Amino acid sequence: MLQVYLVRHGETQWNAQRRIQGQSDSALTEKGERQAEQVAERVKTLGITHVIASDLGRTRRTAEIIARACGVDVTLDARLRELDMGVLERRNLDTLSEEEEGWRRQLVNGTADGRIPDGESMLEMSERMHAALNACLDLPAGSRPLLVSHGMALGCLVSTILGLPAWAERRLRLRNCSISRVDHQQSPWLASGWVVETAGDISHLDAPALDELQR
Ligand SMILES: O=C(O)[C@H](O)COP(=O)(O)O
Repeated sequence: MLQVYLVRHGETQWNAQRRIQGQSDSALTEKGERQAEQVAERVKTLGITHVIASDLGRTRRTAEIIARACGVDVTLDARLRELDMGVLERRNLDTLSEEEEGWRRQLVNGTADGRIPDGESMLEMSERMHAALNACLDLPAGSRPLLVSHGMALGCLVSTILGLPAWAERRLRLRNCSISRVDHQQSPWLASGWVVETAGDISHLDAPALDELQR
């Protein structure tokens, strides 16, 4: 049975400032670096064979810290990027107009084709996230990959594995440096294919962490 670990990157400067990142980027804070070290300490004895990360800076840095502890290299995969937030990227959450906040809310309020102007839909992101996850099935037998990605992207992936639509309302918090695990299995008692073993585990962190909505 293939087990895949899913890690959201460490806290960044813009997470802490409540600024929308999307496919823009900001560096990890000192806290974010420490969170990544705590993930590394937690997973270094799990037999991780591959660390595969979104190619944005915050995920690359998190992946480098984890990969070093696991004794493997980092592989980049742009399909693991955060949702493209279009015209709202770089904006502070507290400065959004009612209309702009409406664009953001329609991503996760049951609107199938919701998107921020010039941005990506949740369905489009879901398709590329599932493609990146399914690519793990082509790794050599016995592989145990760890993917480093983002809050909206991983929340959408886990939710859709559970059968919710990509644009479903949020019912899962994925805090900075949380660890989730999904398994690909064929069991008579579970749906065939991907199942969720763990979601949003932060028991390895020594301090409260922000969720993907910077709450
Ligand atoms: O700010 C964003 O784009 C998201 O809400 C969180 O993205 P992140 O997981 O890349 O910080």
